[in-house]
Amino acid sequence: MTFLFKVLGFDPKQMKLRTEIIAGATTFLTMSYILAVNPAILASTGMDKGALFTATALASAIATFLLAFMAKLPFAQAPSMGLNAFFAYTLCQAMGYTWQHSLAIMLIEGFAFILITFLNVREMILSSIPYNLRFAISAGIGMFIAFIGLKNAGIIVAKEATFVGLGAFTPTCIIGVIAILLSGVLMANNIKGSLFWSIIITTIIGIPMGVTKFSDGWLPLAMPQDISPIFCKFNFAGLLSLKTLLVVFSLLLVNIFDTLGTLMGLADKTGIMLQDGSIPRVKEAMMSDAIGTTVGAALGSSTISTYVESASGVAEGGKSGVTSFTVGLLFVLALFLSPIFMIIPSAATSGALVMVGVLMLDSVKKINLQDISESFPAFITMITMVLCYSIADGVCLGILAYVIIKICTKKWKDINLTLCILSILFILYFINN
Ligand SMILES: Nc1nc2[nH]cnc2c(=O)[nH]1
Repeated sequence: MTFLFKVLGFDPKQMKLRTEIIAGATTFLTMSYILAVNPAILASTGMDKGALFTATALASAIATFLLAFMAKLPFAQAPSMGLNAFFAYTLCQAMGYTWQHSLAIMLIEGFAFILITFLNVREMILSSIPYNLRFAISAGIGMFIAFIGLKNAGIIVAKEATFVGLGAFTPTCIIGVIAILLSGVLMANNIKGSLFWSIIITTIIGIPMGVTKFSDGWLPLAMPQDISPIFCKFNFAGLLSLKTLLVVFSLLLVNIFDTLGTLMGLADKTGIMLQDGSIPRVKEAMMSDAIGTTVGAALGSSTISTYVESASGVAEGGKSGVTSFTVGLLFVLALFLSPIFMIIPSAATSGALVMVGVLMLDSVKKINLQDISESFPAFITMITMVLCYSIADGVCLGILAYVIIKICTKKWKDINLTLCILSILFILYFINN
């Protein structure tokens, strides 16, 4: 056990191995949709879909192992859902880069992220984020992740007149509602592994309802698919331009603030955030994210992020690197058991995502709601994170609102130089995008 403590931070006096493994399995199940969704999105650029499945599983496994061993935190990593869409629809379709150019851009961004983390710029940013905004980020992430769950189940859908509204009562929606109620009831009864069981049970209920689908000749085992069509296929030709520099800057900003925001929210939920708001081994966590992005680009994947879905494993009691190691192992296993993971409908994971939202709302009570100059930027952080469908946008707009209201109320001692520099960068970022 001292070995497990040394390599993965597992302390048998405070943790249980079974709890850590169930937590890892829960996180994996809530984020396993990425194995199907990432190849589908990136394949629209002309990349090979089978190779993309292997790249997604391998990049997620390697990045999550890095996080387990380097940071010993119970969080998992995989290709960011925001940035894979940016890769396919903005870089390749709208801006005309080839996917080989885009992979080269991801690699450059990964190296820049490593350099920034190495130079401790990230620590400066982290310590400059005001206390109340940290809790707002945590609560905002909770609502954001619950929104993803409701959307995945088709319970909340796009509406022309009102943007969003209640969806139709389809079998997928029914599975989503069952998953949410089951997760809530099991958790309220303190059942261990409630989120994990809710995913398994609703996946089974989905079979007779036609929501859990099996392809013709379905077999539980499959050999990993060949990665060579996309492996190390970079093209750097013609990338030396202002346009590419702005793209790398935007990617870096989104990646840093997504990761910082996610780490803060998850650390608060895990109960490891220190009195002064700092997070143990955050540098190692950021570094594993940065190395993960670089390795991921070499494998043929878009930018890697620390996944907000890790909160579901934390809710199951995951506290150490054993949780993340389990997730990494399951991603390796997924290379061979892809048919099993592919049948879990995303509606079955919506219960876990909504319950994580419920748990993360706890942070709201730590926000100072009496002082408008504190509650206003906190509110902007939370609401924009959900409505922009982006953790990074929520963090950036929250900081901007904070700096503006503090300047306009002449509360000079509440702002610092880093916040002012960040605000100028955010304005440039929003203008550029
Ligand atoms: N933090 C975070 N979690 C995610 N889960 C799915 N996509 C993302 C992402 O882009 N960022």
